[in-house]
Amino acid sequence: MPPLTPTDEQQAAVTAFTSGSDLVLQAGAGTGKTSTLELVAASDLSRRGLYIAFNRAIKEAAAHRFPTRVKCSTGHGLAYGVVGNRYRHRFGGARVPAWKTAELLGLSQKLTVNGRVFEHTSLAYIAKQTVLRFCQSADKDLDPKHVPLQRGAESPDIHRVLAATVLPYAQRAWNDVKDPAGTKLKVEHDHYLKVWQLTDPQIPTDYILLDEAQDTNPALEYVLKLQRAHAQIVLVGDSAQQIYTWRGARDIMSDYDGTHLTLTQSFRFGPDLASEANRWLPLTRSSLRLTGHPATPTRLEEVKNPDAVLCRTNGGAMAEVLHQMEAGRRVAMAGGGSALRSLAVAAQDLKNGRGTRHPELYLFRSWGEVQDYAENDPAGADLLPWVELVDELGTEAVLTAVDQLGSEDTADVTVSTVHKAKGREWSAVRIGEDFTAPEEDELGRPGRIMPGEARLAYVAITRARHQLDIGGLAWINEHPQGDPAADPRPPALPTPRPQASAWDRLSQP
Ligand SMILES: Nc1ncnc2c1ncn2[C@@H]1O[C@H](COP(=O)(O)OP(=O)(O)OP(=O)(O)O)[C@@H](O)[C@H]1O
Repeated sequence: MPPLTPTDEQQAAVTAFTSGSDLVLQAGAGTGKTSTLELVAASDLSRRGLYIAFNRAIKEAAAHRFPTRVKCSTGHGLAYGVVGNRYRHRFGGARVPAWKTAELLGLSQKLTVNGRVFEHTSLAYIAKQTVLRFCQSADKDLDPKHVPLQRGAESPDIHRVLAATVLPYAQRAWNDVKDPAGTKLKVEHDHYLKVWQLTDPQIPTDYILLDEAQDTNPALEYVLKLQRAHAQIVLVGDSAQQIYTWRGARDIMSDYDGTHLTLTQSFRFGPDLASEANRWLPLTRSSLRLTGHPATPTRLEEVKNPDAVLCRTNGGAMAEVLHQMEAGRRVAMAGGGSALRSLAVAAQDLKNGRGTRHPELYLFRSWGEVQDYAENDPAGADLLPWVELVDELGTEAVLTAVDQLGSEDTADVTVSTVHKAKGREWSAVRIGEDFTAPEEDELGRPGRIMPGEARLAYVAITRARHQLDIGGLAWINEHPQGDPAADPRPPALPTPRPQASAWDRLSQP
């Protein structure tokens, strides 16, 4: 391929890099982020570079594009090379059932607080989750704040007792997994990343290009900051695409001390879609505005046969799968359907009065309790599409549909949650019906659009190249914030959501 002629913005990034200052590059959707980093790296082949990718697939694709002077890795890959390989024999293997983990940690009693019953197996699961949250943080020691809130037990009184009970077992679990000679638990990638971070590592490189810096794990952020003393840092990402706060990720771009530049010329889509994206960008609190590419006109219109339908929640995605199957289309689900299958089985067990061990639903004794939680508790609102679907169609229909899902290569349409669609693009996209408008306020006025929801909407609509059907987001046309100049009200307080819930984890790529 002939070399690209850099845009003025791309050239400005190269110039800032060669000046030696740390650089923060806000790259809007489709603006040729990797091409720009290639230009940056090619501008000085005398120095050793390190590109840190968000996941392995991106790392592998990047390795073919960067000059050989640039090493490509994920954060976990860096940690693996230094300390992770000592734990090689402790990865994989058979799944350890919850009762076994409880036994290994010495947990034999259940905990009852204000009528909520935590079986010893659930406490073991929470202890393991606590260790993971600690590993993702920059903290040196385990602390009650690492104990995740549990669905149905969000009240501070319950949580305080739960955290005090779980913490000693979490400490025991951490002592085991950080020891290469430990014998109790399986070691996961975040465990050795933490072990590495706690050694205050020095990375031998002249500069670091950190990708997707708007969603950086605080443990990696800590390591990155240590390198500032000897390496030039380039942060690349898009603050408006930060969608992993629930997992503890941080946008480290906005307040980073360096030269701040933007890439605003999108090569993915045309001016009409850029205008639609620019309606959402202020709602994400980003000052970036996109310019569409005239050579790729994108039509905003009804799309009967989209290549992808992007949904807000797993429940909404499942409803869309059923809808597409009814229309006779072969359907794939990004990431597969196993998460939905286990939720459907859990719903079935609750309906049949058997209780469930599902990490999201184990505290509920009946399906009625789940319905009540989804309808009446703000923390449970994201479960509502799922609950309504199960009530309308029954779990059998859901399980049958999951069994009929095919692979993306052969399907007519891919259904995806927005989290799994991150970084991807399709020719024709429709937005799922579960991107509902915010609830009206106490005076009956349309509710405020929270920045986190606006970021999800922005990520979803900017996946399209040629056609976009805004479907479930059409309410923005009537909403006062759809026209930012006409909305004088101050921001509302965010609705509380459980931290890092397993439900959200089901949505990750
Ligand atoms: N200066 C340019 N002129 C013409 N096309 C460009 C230019 N820069 C990038 N592109 C094109 O834009 C497209 C996307 O670029 P690239 O692969 O670098 O993006 P990316 O890293 O996948 O991320 P994103 O598209 O989200 O920014 C590619 O087809 C690339 O050739």
